[in-house]
Amino acid sequence: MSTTTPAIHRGLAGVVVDTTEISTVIQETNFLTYRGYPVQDLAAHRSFEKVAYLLWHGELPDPVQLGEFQARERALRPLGRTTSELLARLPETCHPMDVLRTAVSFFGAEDPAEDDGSPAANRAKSLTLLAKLPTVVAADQRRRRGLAPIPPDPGLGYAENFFHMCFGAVPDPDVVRCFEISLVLYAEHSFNASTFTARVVTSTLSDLYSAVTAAIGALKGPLHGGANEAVMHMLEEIGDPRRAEEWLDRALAGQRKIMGFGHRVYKHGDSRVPIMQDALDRLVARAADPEATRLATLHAALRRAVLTRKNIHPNLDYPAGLAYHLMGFDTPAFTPLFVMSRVTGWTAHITEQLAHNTLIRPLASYAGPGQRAVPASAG
Ligand SMILES: CC(=O)SCCNC(=O)CCNC(=O)[C@H](O)C(C)(C)COP(=O)(O)OP(=O)(O)OC[C@H]1O[C@@H](n2cnc3c(N)ncnc32)[C@H](O)[C@@H]1OP(=O)(O)O
Ligand SMILES: O=C([O-])CC(=O)C(=O)O
Repeated sequence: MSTTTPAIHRGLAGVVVDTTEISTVIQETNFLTYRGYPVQDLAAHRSFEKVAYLLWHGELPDPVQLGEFQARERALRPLGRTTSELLARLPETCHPMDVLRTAVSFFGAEDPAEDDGSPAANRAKSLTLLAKLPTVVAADQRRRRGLAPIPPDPGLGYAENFFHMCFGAVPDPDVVRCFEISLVLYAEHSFNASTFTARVVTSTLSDLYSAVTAAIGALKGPLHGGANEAVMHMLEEIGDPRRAEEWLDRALAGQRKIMGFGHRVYKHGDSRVPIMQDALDRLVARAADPEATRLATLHAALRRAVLTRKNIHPNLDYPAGLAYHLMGFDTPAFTPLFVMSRVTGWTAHITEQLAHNTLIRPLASYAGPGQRAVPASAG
């Protein structure tokens, strides 16, 4: 037996496990780039559909490529009868992330394609998920409100169509733009926990639907994507902006994690927060009502207090959570909105993993009892 103790990297913190060409955080400048382009510029000047194309193909689409991409995405939006029936049978008490996870698993079971798992075949599946997931999320949100689903409108862009399916109306372009910015910012973030989950599943040569189903499970947790929902619950719990500091002191004394704050990679602030915070500020100004102002004041008070007390900065989920509330989405649907966007990054990574595959299988340092004899017993 070896006497040297191996270095343990709990949570794989700081461990570089592979290369990627999809995105990176440039620590020195605090820039996040997708295929080399700063996400701030993409969010300001490009649609979510163009960013999805970029993540999958490595380059932004020209007008012809974009036209073809949009036509295919729009045609794939409707759900089949069997999917709708299955989703209608799920308990209304189950979390919307469970609905989404079940839907993706079912798409996999329904897909007859005995294909070769080639990049082209996987890209077709990825586009199917991109197109159909919003239809699932919108129908589920309406079901919980006791409302019938609204079919997708192929005449509308991705973000507008989603509002149409949720609310039967498209809000003014400023609101649609803020939503689109959140989708661009959420689309990709290198080897985060859910993307790494998708890569682990893919590394066994399992299929794309299995990898995405597992990634949804990983994203659901409140230390990852589930935090955008948890932010809203936390703001509701605090209630009054004047209580923010006192609430924080009690929460920290109780060893609670403050949702929407902190990050494994960013220690001096999430590169995506300024642009999402700006979008949130515009939503608050546009709403111009006392409730939006109260929430924005509380949001800012807690951000200041966490920075002062703990020197911890907000992550993207902090402004995105409140922004989604002000857009009219139900709180449990916030993490599914993240899925609608991140499915682009997950599937780009699945393709990349398959292109240079090696089974992901780390080691553990055993800390249990030494070898011993099984006791003789009657059982
Ligand atoms: C899109 C996304 O998925 S972004 C992440 C969303 N998740 C959240 O917002 C949940 C709240 N945040 C957290 O739990 C953490 O910051 C994580 C999980 C995101 C990152 O965790 P790690 O990289 O493991 O950092 P770690 O938990 O070790 O934090 C370092 C220190 O800061 C503290 N800390 C970090 N984040 C928080 C927080 N949100 N609230 C209170 N303390 C925090 C830790 O308690 C720890 O303190 P200690 O050294 O005194 O023990
Ligand atoms: O990178 C991470 O660990 C979490 C995150 O911000 C993301 O997935 O967008």
